[in-house]
Amino acid sequence: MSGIWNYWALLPFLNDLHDAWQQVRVPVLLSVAFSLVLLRIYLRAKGGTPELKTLPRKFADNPATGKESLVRDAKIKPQTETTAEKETKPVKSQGPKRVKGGIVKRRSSDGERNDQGPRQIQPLVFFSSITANTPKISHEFAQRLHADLHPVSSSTGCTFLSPEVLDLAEIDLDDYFVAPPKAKEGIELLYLFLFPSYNIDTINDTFLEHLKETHHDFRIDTAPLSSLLGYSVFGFGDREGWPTEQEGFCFQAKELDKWMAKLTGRKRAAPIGMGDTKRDYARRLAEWSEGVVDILQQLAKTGSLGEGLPGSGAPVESDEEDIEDVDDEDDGEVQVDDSRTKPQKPKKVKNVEDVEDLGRIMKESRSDLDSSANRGAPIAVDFTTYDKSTTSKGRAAAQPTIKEMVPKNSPTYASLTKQGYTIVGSHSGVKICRWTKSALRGRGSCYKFSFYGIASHQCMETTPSLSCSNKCVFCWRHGTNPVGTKWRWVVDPPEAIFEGVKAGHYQKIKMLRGMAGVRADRYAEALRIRHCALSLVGEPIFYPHINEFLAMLHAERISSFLVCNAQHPDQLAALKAVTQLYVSIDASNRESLRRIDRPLHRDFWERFLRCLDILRERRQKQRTVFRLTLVKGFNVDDEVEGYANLVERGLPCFVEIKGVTYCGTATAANAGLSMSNVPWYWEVCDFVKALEKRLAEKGLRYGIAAEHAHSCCVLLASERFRVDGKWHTLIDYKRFFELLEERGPDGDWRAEDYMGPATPEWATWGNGGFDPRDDRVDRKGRKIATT
Ligand SMILES: Cc1cc2nc3c(=O)[nH]c(=O)nc-3n(C[C@H](O)[C@H](O)[C@H](O)COP(=O)(O)O)c2cc1C
Ligand code: SF4
Repeated sequence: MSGIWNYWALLPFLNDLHDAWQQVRVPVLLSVAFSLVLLRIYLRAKGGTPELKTLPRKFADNPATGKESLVRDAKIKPQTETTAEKETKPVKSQGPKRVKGGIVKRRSSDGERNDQGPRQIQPLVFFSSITANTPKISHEFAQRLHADLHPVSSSTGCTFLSPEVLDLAEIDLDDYFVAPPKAKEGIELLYLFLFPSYNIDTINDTFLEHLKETHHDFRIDTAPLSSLLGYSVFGFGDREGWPTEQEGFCFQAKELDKWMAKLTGRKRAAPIGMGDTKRDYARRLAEWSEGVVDILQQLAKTGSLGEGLPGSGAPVESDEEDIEDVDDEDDGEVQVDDSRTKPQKPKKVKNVEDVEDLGRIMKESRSDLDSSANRGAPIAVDFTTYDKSTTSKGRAAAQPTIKEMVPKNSPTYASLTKQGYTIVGSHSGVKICRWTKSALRGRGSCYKFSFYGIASHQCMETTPSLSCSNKCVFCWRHGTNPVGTKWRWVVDPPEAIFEGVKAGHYQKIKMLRGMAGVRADRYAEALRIRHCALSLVGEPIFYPHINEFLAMLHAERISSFLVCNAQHPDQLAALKAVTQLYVSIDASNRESLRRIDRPLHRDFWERFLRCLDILRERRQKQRTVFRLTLVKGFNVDDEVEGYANLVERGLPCFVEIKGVTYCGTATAANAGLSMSNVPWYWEVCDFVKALEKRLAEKGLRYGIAAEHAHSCCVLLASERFRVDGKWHTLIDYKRFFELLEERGPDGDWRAEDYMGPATPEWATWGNGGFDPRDDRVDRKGRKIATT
């Protein structure tokens, strides 16, 4: 009862309160709302967005292995983690398809890094294995590599992270071979592979198939790994079971190298290395590793793989995978099919005119020739005496009139550099010959390897005089070189030429490092020039300081093969000792020589014969060679007798007989030369047999010693180089240098004193002459039989 009373007592008060609230509620509610808005604005401005939730774990465990991915320790992670990154990762089986042709535009690893902090490089060493040799080798290799890179780090300021060793059987291939794993900020990746071959089904097949599929998957860029710094492969094999590459030695390493070239946009950092696990793998691996360290040093300094390789910015990148440049033909080499019984037509070469047009060309050029014959020989200016004004003393007096032979701004300079020559100074040149490239790739060396033991990949082809005094119809310099009968240009010092040609040669060799198929061992050897062929273009003995130049070669134990065109007897007589001295014999009689060499000298035939006499005098001390270049329709038919007479006169130690190379230029065509002038190999052989017979009839003791069918070349040798029934055409280079060092450059010794061991069986007459260590390929790089 008292409760009810209390309520009735409070009622008037509550009514008043309610009335009061009704009167003020609108302004009160408005001001509270306004205050809350102000408070919110204040908090936003001060504190930012509060943390809402924790991020998920960044690195997933490797689903393939159940183990935590190794890449976590490598400070890198697969490129599939964040949403943004997911968008860039190619999806293999679902989702919208992305088609993007061509090679991915190169990223920072091509030398232009976005962040300019110190460079950090992470080598990743991938291996596969079934019988457990390779894991151990890989770990040891990684340790050694790390140690070898230490000095590079100190000298370049670049950090090399400890090489990570990864088993291809344990990683998720998608993490590394669809796109490179995303490295931590600033870390760049280099892939190295230690890869055995197996002719049974292994992880290798899965892996290679994966690479192939990635390359062919149209949703993925054709070069999805191009953001890597580069890659290189070392293969393990067993020569006992798989003696040659043709029979399967290291075949999977070669395949891997090929696919990685495609996937990285040809970023082959170092040539492929190959080792026999039972024999030489340690040495081969060390060579390859040296090459890798070398390139890492280059990468550390510049971020690029070097000249000629992708990303270098060099105008010519040497990564054409299988294309042989026909214009590279040098030295009169010719590539024709060597089947003696069933000759096939030589392949048409680049630049050659249409076959239908050859008749016209022949006709036109013949009439050209006839009219030039009517006009007589080119006017002779002077003979081979050097112009006194070209010596440094004379130069000072006659400074204004002396010109450079090949000035930088001349069309000749442009044309020669376009053809691949490096012009050194103002009158010298160096060029990598196609046999050097071929030997680097294990595809055979030039005939000089078969006959004389010249390793083509260690041979520099150069000339200190781009000028000469002939205009031979088969010259492959495309009519661009300067000609003259006397030296009338600035003379560069021999030291500068010597250093310049070596630098030019090495630079070009280095540019070939990334070329498909280059072998690490051959590449390492090529970085030491051992031979010099002074036979490029022009006339080397035209250069006034040729003897000083030769002395420089010999001081570095570089052998010298000097080819002269038999037009400068005075210079030939003054020439000091060379390892092998050649005279080009382009014809057997005056008229034929005029037609084919188109000499500038009016007394060219007399000069020619005097040169043969000089060679005859030299033959006891030095190895002398006649080089015959057979041009069908010009200097072959009915000329055996004439050549036999010339051999009788000069009595050379050797006679090289080879078919002409058709360079397919307008110059050649204008001179009346076409494919029909290139003799078949069997025609060359027939000629050689006829010449041998004729020499025997004359009582001259020569025999067919060796052949190199691959370049259409056969060697006749004097019996002086036959010992106990075996030909000894090889050269003992070491002995040559010893003799030179003991007795001086006037050469008081006999040619036999530096005769080498017996000519290898495979090079002797009847055996083809192709180096059995190498694979013979056609112009497209396809293997062909060597028999
Ligand atoms: C089953 C089998 C197949 C092989 N097939 C080849 C082959 O085709 N070509 C080759 O050069 N080496 C071949 N080899 C040699 C291996 O590549 C070589 O011994 C290598 O070092 C093995 O490495 P691993 O011990 O890490 O497996 C083969 C070896 C084995 C066991
Ligand atoms: S001698 Fe030397 S430069 Fe000449 S073709 Fe042979 S390898 Fe090439």
